[in-house]
Amino acid sequence: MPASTDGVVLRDVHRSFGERSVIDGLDLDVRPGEFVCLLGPSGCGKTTLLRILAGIDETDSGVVSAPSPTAVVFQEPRLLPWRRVLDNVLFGGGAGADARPRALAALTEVELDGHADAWPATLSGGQAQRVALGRALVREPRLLLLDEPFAALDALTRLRMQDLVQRLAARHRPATVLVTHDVEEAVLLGDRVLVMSAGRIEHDVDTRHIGRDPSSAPELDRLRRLLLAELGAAPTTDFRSGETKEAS
Ligand SMILES: Nc1ncnc2c1ncn2[C@@H]1O[C@H](COP(=O)(O)OP(=O)(O)OP(=O)(O)O)[C@@H](O)[C@H]1O
Repeated sequence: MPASTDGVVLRDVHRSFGERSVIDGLDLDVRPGEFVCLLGPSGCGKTTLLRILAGIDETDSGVVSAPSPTAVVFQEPRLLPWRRVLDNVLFGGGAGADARPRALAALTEVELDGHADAWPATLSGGQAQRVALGRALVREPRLLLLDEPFAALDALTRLRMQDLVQRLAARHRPATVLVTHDVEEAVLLGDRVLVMSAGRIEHDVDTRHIGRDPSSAPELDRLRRLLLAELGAAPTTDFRSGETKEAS
């Protein structure tokens, strides 16, 4: 895969497993510094797309150009249990005289000062996921791939992690692709929300103007309905009135 000096460019990408076409003529652009969220029904090819972007899966045809270095954070932290926290972060950053200070700085960034010598088994789920984020950041990625990184966390930890990822992405400005099943999370974190279906991007919605403040509620609600309907989630709930009705 050619390393792009710009952002991500995918053109007419195809990938099949046996008879099953999973990525089917997919086009995608992600500019440097842009944060896109990828939604789609289970099995539509989101993880396969991320694996292609990470260079760990191949395509059958099409153009794939992505910046490097790339870092991936998965749903589960995937830490090495026999290595302390700092060593797990060092594992992401490679060697070099400045590896240790950079790993310590990454731990500070993910708000884990004082945990450098801890064992992974002693961490909470949220802390472990922050170590995984630190291990990704220490690579100074120009492409950050996040595959449902908050899915296993409780609601409060999830909000804190969303906030942290948003701040870190704004500071480091990698091109970021976040896979999620949570429409609200996608709308609030993404500059754009992409809805994937049957191996292609079917919708590409600019959500930069939508924030967490109350004035955004109607627009957020409208988008939530549109996206849920696209995801085949029916009936949908009217979040303001609490009414339930069929999705059109
Ligand atoms: N290595 C593989 N060999 C065979 N089939 C595969 C392989 N990887 C993925 N698939 C199939 O490709 C399809 C898409 O999988 P993928 O994991 O990309 O979907 P997804 O959109 O990420 O789903 P989910 O939201 O459930 O995680 C599935 O039917 C899956 O079984």
